[in-house]
Amino acid sequence: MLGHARVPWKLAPGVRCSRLAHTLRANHEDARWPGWNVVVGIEVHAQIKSRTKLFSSQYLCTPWTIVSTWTSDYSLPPNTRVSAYDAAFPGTLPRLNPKCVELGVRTAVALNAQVQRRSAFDRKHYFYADLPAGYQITQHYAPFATGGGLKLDRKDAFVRIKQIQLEQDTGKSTFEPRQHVSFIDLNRAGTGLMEIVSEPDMRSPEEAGEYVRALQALLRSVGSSDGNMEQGSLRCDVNVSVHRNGSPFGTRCEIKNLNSVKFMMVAITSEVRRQIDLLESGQSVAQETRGFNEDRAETYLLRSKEDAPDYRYMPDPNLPPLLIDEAYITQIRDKMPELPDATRARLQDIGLSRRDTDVLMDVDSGREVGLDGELGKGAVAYFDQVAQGRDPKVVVNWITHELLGQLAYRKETFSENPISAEQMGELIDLIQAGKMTGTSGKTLLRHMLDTRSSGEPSKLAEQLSLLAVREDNTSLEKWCTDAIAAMPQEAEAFRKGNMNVVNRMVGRVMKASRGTADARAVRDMLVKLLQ
Ligand SMILES: Nc1ncnc2c1ncn2[C@@H]1O[C@H](COP(=O)(O)OP(=O)(O)OP(=O)(O)O)[C@@H](O)[C@H]1O
Ligand SMILES: [Mg+2]
Ligand SMILES: [Mg+2]
Repeated sequence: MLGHARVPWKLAPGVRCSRLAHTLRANHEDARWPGWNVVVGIEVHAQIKSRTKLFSSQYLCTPWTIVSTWTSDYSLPPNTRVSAYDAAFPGTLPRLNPKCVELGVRTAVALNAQVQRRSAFDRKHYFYADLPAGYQITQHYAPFATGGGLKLDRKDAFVRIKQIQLEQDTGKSTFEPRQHVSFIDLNRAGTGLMEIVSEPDMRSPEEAGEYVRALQALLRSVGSSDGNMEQGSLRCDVNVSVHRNGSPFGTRCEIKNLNSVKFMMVAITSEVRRQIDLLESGQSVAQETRGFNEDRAETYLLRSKEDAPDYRYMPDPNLPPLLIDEAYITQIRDKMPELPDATRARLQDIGLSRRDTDVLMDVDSGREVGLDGELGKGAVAYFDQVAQGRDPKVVVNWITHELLGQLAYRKETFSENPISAEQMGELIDLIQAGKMTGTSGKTLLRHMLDTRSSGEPSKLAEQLSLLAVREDNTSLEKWCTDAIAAMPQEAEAFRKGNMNVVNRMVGRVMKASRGTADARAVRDMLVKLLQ
């Protein structure tokens, strides 16, 4: 017994808070399961994007530990980022990395959570080869932040946050069935994690998906985590229960190890059906921890509540309490970047459509977060820069339709975009001023993407003969004369008073000019020649 009796027990999960949520948003009828309500609560583990790990930052004493204090990238060779502390060498001691605390506080402030003046670290014991110390340091009893929440924009719901705690990540073990051996990689061991625990406030697989996406966008916007599920920097444990209309919440099952938002939603759907089938056939749902089989799209039993390990939580004797003062929180609050909600409101205020806002923000949320929470420039910052002194709707059109369209066609991401905001702005100006047609603008854009040229768009347009051909220009007159000669029937119809045929002739001239001719100038010239 390691200090079990002295530490306070948590509230039974879901008792007080879930009732509240239940009265607030009762009876969410869903055509997929009439008469039933679904309740979801999510524990998100987000890797903190700090240069160094949570507690191993000071071990610079022996040659092989100098590099090993750095946080590992998922792509590095195994066991190349391991300090003596991460490998639990006897005599090593933890020292809290202040950067991890800063990024944690940034996240808490962004979620409107209350940062606790005093929090503490506990040991959670279990025995597994990828956990060399035999325990993980976490904040089980006194998390550093509680409360707060996240608005789901597209689902019109609010998900409350129960608590946010700092903890260590574990190493990774992989089993090699042919050789019958397990490989241990300690690169990830000791990396800082934030566990963000939601209240059971989601009512469908879609709301759960929306919550994780909104959280990813928020983490990236404050620079605290990559939030990448596929690469494992964001992992979700999803708690699911079902109950009949008007009844209290059902027993939850927790599904572990989901590695994409899509699979998470499939896992919830299949778990809901499993629980409803059990209840409808007169059986009951047992509290279990379950896994998810992607190929079969079903959850399976990992362990029942009776088999739940006894973690023998105890306060970590090597770490003092974490004290965070008000001035520190204020300092972080003052330096907060714009959060997704505020960005969305601002973009819509300047007249962007909901769709364009979504496109910009979806691309933006995929931005890379630099080490130690440095913020990369995303699609919104690019838009802001190009839109300086220009019509925002015209600018967003060029960015979302033409630029992003071309990048997608080339299978490139926004971070690979070679066109600077200045270039994009000048290109738009050329078109707006009538110096280049829209068609030529698109050609120029493609050319710039092909050649990755850093030249000025006006110069490039001139070199490529893409500047608009207007009146008094001999080639314009020649194209028009040619078109009239090639389309005698239309010319005749025009002379008989059918003005509409001229559009067809304009089309022909535009084609002949490869889009460089100015459509209005062509029309005027045709009319002049035909009369
Ligand atoms: N009836 C319920 N249905 C669905 N989800 C629930 C229900 N009751 C609680 N939850 C959710 O289950 C999660 C419980 O997470 P928490 O970290 O508090 O405890 P735990 O899962 O018991 O512990 P551990 O961190 O060891 O997994 C929360 O996200 C909460 O919202
Ligand atoms: Mg938990
Ligand atoms: Mg859990």
